[in-house]
Amino acid sequence: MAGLTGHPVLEIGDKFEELQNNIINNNKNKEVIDKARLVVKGEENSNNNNNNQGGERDMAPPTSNSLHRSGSRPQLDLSKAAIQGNSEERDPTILLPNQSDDISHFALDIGGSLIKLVYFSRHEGQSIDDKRKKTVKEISNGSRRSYPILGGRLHFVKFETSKLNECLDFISSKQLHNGRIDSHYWNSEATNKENAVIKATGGGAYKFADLFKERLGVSIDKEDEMDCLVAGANFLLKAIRHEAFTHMEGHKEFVQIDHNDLFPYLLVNVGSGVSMIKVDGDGKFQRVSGTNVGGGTYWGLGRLLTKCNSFDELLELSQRGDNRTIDMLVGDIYGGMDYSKIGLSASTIASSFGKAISDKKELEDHRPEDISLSLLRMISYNIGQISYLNALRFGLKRIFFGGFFIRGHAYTMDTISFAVHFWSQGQAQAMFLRHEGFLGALGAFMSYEKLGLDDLMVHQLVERFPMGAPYTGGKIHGPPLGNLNEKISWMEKFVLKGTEITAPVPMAPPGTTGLGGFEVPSSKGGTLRSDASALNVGVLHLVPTLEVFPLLANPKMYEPNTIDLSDHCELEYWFTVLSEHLPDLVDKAVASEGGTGDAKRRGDAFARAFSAHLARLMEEPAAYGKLGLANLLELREECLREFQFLDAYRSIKQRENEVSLAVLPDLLMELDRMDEVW
Ligand SMILES: CC(C)(COP(=O)(O)O)[C@@H](O)C(=O)NCCC(=O)O
Repeated sequence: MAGLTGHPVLEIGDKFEELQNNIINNNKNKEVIDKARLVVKGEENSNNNNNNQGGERDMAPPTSNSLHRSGSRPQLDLSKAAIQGNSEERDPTILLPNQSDDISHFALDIGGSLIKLVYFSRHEGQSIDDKRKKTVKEISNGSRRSYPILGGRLHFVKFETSKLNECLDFISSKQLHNGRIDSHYWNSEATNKENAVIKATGGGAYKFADLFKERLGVSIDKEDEMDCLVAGANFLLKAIRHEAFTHMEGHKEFVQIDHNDLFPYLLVNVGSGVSMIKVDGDGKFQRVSGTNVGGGTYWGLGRLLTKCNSFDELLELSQRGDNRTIDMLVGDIYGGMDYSKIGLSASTIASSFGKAISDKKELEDHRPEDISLSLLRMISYNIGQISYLNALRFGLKRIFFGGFFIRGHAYTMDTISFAVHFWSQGQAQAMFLRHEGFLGALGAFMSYEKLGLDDLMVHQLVERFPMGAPYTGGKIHGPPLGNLNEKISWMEKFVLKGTEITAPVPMAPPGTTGLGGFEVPSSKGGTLRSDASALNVGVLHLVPTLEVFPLLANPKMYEPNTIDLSDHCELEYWFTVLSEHLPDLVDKAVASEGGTGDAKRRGDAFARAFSAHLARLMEEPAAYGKLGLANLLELREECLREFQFLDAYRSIKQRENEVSLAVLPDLLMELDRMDEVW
């Protein structure tokens, strides 16, 4: 690794340096960086990137194909549709006569290592003939039609591709494949299930199409992977409040993106391999680069070198690693000294794994922890560096990193951020996405066309963390938890595990050494839990009936949380208040349900679930996104609802109503006796 000012250790084409120098020199006095963005020095206008147009044309690889997508898909005509069904999860098919407005139930991104699944469930009790909010969309023949937006929930689940059967079981147990929208079905008015079509992207959409047909009786409508990644990223960045964040030296900061100033940006999706996509608008993008050194490399090479069985096990090992035992540092080469002339400190890694060549040690003599950390660092750093060079190459302002390699893992994000920061001399910043792994699946989901999701306002999408999150995330296998008793017994198991999960991960002492970086994972927050396959994403609730308060000056930037719990004192105070109040709340909730044995059991389960969430948030306040007091109270409500306490204060309200009604006649008489005063 080398400083920007010196001679890069990596042989990067002169064109890059030349281009960089040109940009820097030509724009010396122009605006440099805004905290919320990655700004390549000298760029002046986010929407109009004319400065570098020439560079872009000159340097675009000949194989790059620029893809423009809008309105080219077949539109569904659902005017005579008659989907049938009545209950949410079990029989999700919906009757929508004369409307072209239903929403698909699920979509998949079947990657080289992981399958990502996004599925939709309607809000309970929502009538199909609700007067729902509508969105007007232009369709391919130029005419416009309106599509109501349904209220419901978007869930996120992942599986290992090698365990595809678990995914098929999950789909089957939730009957997701029976709630599909199927263009062929609508257009031909065919009614048999054989024609069911589901949207999927990623290589597995091709590879496993026959298996889906065989096991679930559905055909796969294949969506282009890059199309989907971009559609998913654009949707998240526009519709989800606090989706993007920066992560530097363990510090996570949410970034509010201005929708009018989103494009262009570089999207880096780190899956098994890495794709780098320059995004210019909705459906307007170009895959400008990629690297074959990605998540699959870490997992594959790591497995061979450490005998770890899973990606998460490997990541967890890295938490206890020390890469200095295996990486060759500048100090190892320069007798403990810095090479300050070119800006390299003694602790900078000169060559990843380089020490292994000179040591007499065999593989078994190295600690798997150290190997894992060195590998993680090498790959993350490399991705950060190549990404920055591509941002520079196209004069892009922002780099968003997605893909399941990142997994909300603090050290991975810190390393990528460090590389971007280091090579850009602080002029550029990496940003991460909370739904990092689901970009492709979300894009495939949205390709059902008429969802209108991309038109949703931030206020209409609310992320909630019921008892399962973050613990259930990727772990809901087998049949869904059907009844409450199952939920509670599962909860008991989860709490046992949860205690372990929320315990702080032992850390090596911090070791930031300046240029060249930190030697051991020193990042706090977002550190790996022992069950790392759990996701940090909740369920997205679509609430299309919400209206924005008309007097708000800037609804998109409005922050309803007045108490920000990123302030540590506030956080401690409110956690204490809520924890101490918990037994009392449980008593009231149980009393509201008649104080039965069943209610007591549910009350205990609720208390355990909510305490586990509190412990998790205490450990990592930003685990579920930006945390304000309103979010915390909503989380508590959601937990109560999860255990079927619809109103914890019902008994108090009832008692107070009764008391009020008892004194009402006297009060009315007293009022009648009063002299009228004019
Ligand atoms: C081929 C892929 C798009 C597949 O996506 P994935 O399943 O890895 O998410 C990706 O692995 C990739 O971009 N690989 C890098 C190839 C290269 O540009 O060198």
